[in-house]
This record gives sequence, structure tokens and C-alpha cells, in this order.
Amino acid sequence: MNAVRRILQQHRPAKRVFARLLSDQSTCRVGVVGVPFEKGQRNTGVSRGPEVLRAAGVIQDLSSFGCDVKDYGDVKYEVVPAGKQLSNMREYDDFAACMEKVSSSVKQVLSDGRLCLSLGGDHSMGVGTIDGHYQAKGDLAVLWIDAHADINTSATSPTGNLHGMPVALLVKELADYWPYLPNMDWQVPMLSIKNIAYIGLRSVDEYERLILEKFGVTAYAMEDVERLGVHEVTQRALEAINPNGERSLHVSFDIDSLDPLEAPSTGTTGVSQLQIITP
Ligand SMILES: NC(=[NH2+])NCCC[C@H](N)C(=O)O
Ligand SMILES: [Mn+2]
Repeated sequence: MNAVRRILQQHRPAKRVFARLLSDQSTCRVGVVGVPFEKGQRNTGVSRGPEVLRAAGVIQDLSSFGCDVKDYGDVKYEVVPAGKQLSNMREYDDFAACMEKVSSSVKQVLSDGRLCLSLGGDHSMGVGTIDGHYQAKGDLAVLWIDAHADINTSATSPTGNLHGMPVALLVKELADYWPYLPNMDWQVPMLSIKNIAYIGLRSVDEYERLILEKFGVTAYAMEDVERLGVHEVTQRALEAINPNGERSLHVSFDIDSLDPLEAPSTGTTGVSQLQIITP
């Protein structure tokens, strides 16, 4: 745990940014949900994310910014076997069971009148967090900050890893491209692909690129962030997906969007990625 503390020491600037943002809200009420899930990809240790972030003081930090924080604990699930092998979707049974619980926990937090901070885990958790958010708030705008588009279907995925598929499961425009998914009847794709903006893309698969082009998805790659700056890119992204500010905003942040110098322990590192800059 000392290593985690050391890394956070180095990241005081990031904490200052959060503190400034949150102090603007006089009543900042937050609910924290842990999603210790790792079966959307192949590395072990990923599911320790919530435990490590809690041990590093995420709850205390939010409280010290003046937020009223309630920890809803970690999501637990029981597997109900689908009874058939789903092609090119590894660990499907665990995924379906876990995401149903994530969705209901996120919905609960939001219904309690709190902002929801969900800690992972792997990025397949976006299926649960966005579904729950949608159920509580209706029409959403999604900022997906990630080196990857995570918009493969089981037919296009080069790996069969579910962490590369969450966006394709969530958007209604791709609903017809999936087979019937047992134990996922609770999840109806409701999000419009037009209301998603990507920031930080660096590694997009061939078919993912086709999908992004076909639907004209708002996407800013790392080169755009380098050229325009992160403020301008974020502004443009929000204008595209939430021009009147009336949609509830969901931010899904994948740590592999950060430069490995900032976050070396992700499964999918690359060069030239987002950096934390002292404000
Ligand atoms: N959330 C992530 N790290 N996703 C990486 C996905 C990599 C690749 N596109 C795949 O489908 O497997
Ligand atoms: Mn991702």
C-alpha cells in the first residue's frame, strides 16, 4: 500500500483540481459503489481496484473536500449459468450477473439524491453504471475518456474480452448486431450513439473505426488533445452531446487513457496519453 500512497503523493495536483470543482457545489452528496470485477479482460488484480482506491483514501479525500459521502460498499453477485456458451464473449455468465447488480446499485445511489462514483474494476462495468444511470435519470450524455472505443460487438471483437464491448451493448443503434443475450433482459439499449463523445482515443480496432465513421460519433483522439488542449476538447465534446445542458452527464473514465508515467499498472499501456498537469 505504500506504493499507492507514494503515487498519490505525487498526484496532489489532481486532488486540487477535484477539490476546486467540488467546492463550487454547496451541497455535494456522493455515493460510492465498488465494482471488484475483472472478468471483462485477462489480467488478475484488476478487481482489487475498489479496495486499493479505498485504502488510498478516496472516501476521506472526498469528505475533506466538503462532500457528504456515503459508501454503499462493493457489489456482490451470484452467477446464474446461461445454459449455453456465448460465442466470443469470455466469462459472459459472471458479466451478466455482476452488471445487473451494478445497475441496480447505481440507480439506488442516484435515487437517493447523490452523485454516484463507481470504482472498478474493468471497463465492462460501464454497462452497469450507464444502465443504472439511465434508469434513474433518463436521457443521458456520456463522456467516454479512454484510449479505446470499447465498441466491439461479439462479432467484431478481436479478443472476446467484454471490456472491449460495453459501448456496443449500451447503444440502441447497434442493438440489432447482437444475438439474444440470456440473463441480460434487464438491459435494454437506450442510449443514442449521438450522445456519446470519446476523449483520448489512441487504439481503435478496424471495425470499431467503421462504426464510429458510419454514425459520425464525436471522438477526440490524443492528437486532438495535444493540438487543441484538454479544455477546448472537453468543451467541444460537451457541446456536441449536451448542447443545452439538459441531459444528465455520465463520465466513464478508463485509467488506460492516462500516460503510463501517471498510471503504470493498467493492462493496456501506450505512449503519448493524457497527463495530469499542475494547474
Ligand atoms: N477497456 C479497455 N481497456 N478496452 C481495451 C479493448 C481492446 C480491444 N479493442 C478489444 O476489443 O479487446
Ligand atoms: Mn475502456
